[in-house]
Amino acid sequence: MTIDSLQPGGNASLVRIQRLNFGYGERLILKDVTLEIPRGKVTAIMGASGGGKTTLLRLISGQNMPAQTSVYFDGVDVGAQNTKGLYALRRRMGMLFQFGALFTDMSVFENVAFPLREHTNLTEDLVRDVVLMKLNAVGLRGARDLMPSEISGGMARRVALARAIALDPELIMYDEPFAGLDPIALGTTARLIRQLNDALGTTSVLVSHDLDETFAIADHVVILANGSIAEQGTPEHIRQSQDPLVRQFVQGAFDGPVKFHYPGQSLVDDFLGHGQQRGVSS
Ligand SMILES: Nc1ncnc2c1ncn2[C@@H]1O[C@H](COP(=O)(O)OP(=O)(O)OP(=O)(O)O)[C@@H](O)[C@H]1O
Repeated sequence: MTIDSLQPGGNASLVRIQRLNFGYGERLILKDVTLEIPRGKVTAIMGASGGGKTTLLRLISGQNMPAQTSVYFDGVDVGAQNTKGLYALRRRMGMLFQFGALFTDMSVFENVAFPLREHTNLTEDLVRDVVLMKLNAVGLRGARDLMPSEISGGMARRVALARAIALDPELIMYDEPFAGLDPIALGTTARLIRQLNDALGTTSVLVSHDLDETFAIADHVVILANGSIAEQGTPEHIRQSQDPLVRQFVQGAFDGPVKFHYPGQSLVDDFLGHGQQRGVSS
């Protein structure tokens, strides 16, 4: 880590998370997390359900605020921003959250135009040009006049992608962008995320459970487990990790350091003890 990434425009990392602790109420979700999101790369955040991946994205965008100074975007302390500062920061980020829902009463064109109309004063001609450029980037320029009900789930995801890049964000965050897609649409969306990252020169952060597709497009993979980083590195590094937690995750094993059963009473207490109380033998 160099001091460079703390300066706006510094070129090491776009996002720097330093000794972050965050919880909801008394419950600590992220524990002492230190992480760098390298500029221009695709970083995947993976790990078991409920591990805090979405929470981490929300901390980067300032939707969740950390108690201490611990999250920096381009050298700017996210937690120290007032509403105006946060608004300015978020203007630099594109977000595609789970299922990337479109506005159902607006056409494909209007969905992509929405952030431009909300956040800029572009003339109608310029809005049109930008929308068509973004739709072209996701292969859907021809679908501009369709309504969300007239397009497939995979196409809807691509429209949501076009909307997420409408304002030319420096950082694009994708929360489970492949959820609910068939294998072909999933592969298309994954390739598109990679292509857009490289063509637009942005930085991408991707939360996903789809190991193969994600490993195929990510430069850097972070495995979150039990609120901490269990491992991080290239997809190859993660695949070769000997850490039991990471191995369980990569192999999709049913049980391991991450338990299948939610902690609770033992089987004996729940069944045998209960049975004995009712006078059931064996
Ligand atoms: N607003 C909230 N208030 C209270 N608890 C929350 C809130 N949001 C999330 N949590 C809890 O925090 C934990 C982490 O949630 P989070 O959504 O960040 O996990 P995740 O790793 O993204 O999970 P998944 O892979 O299932 O989407 C979960 O136990 C969840 O129940």
